[in-house]
Amino acid sequence: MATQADPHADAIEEIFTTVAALAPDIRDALPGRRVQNDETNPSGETQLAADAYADELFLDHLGALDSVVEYASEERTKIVPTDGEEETGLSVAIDPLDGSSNLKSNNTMGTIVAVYDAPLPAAGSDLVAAAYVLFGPITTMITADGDGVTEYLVDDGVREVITEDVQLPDDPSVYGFGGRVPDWPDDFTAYTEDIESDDSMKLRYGGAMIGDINQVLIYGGVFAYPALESAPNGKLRLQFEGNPIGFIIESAGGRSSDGTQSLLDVEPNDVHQRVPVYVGNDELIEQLEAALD
Ligand SMILES: O=P(O)(O)OC[C@H]1O[C@](O)(COP(=O)(O)O)[C@@H](O)[C@@H]1O
Ligand SMILES: [Mg+2]
Ligand SMILES: [Mg+2]
Repeated sequence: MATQADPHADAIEEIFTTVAALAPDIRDALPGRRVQNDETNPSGETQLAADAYADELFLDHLGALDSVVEYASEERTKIVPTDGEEETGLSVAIDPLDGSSNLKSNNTMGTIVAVYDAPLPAAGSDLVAAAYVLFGPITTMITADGDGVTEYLVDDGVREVITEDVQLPDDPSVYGFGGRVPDWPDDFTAYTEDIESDDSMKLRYGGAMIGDINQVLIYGGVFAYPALESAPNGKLRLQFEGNPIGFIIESAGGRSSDGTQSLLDVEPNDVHQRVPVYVGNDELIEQLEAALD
């Protein structure tokens, strides 16, 4: 992970500032873009006009930075080389709208950004920073730069610190598990029953990873989009979702796993590869890995 003396500190700051500055444009663009495009994305999912719009916007603005040499997005098949400084440039992988199926029902959505000091597809251990914007009742942004996790209010595209050094609370209280219950492997089902039988824990699942992750960060708990019987690698994508969320949760004192190892240790082989995602308080992920063993 990066440190405060990181040579990429200015570049990371520039990328975060650019992402925050675009948040009002994204929010303003949503009401008119709830319709489906005639396209599917590289993961085979229906694309909304809003997904394509946000992807173009991020490519235009992040791709124009000297600090960015590669741009990849969940919404485009190929990695785009950009005009940044070859020697020092970073690779950015974006989920332009996470949870975009929530747009129809007007529920939470977000944007996720992963900043790698390596060509894509890259390992989580190559991340120097990660962040997400949460389009909830208010717009907030969580950043991790290797020197801690910070929560910001995004007001008119400008970040204002809400909380520095965000840490998962020690007394977890929420859980959210994706995928259809009959599609869960038996060992994961057994784990969920243990969690459900703990009377300090309650179910909260919103269908946008970013919303579900944010409540784990604020309240403590566990989020999973598990390996499924029908999809052993689950649903979420390593470059755009698993790695940046693993980085943020680990930076906040929690733990991430693909079932056996940290998400940050998963070997990358394709920019759109999927990975089972389990993140949360240390002891809950330890319990999970023991259950899946
Ligand atoms: O509809 P499901 O199966 O609960 O899936 C929800 C999951 O899919 C996602 O929406 C996938 O992200 P995208 O919207 O970026 O494709 C996650 O945010 C969320 O955790
Ligand atoms: Mg997503
Ligand atoms: Mg998306």
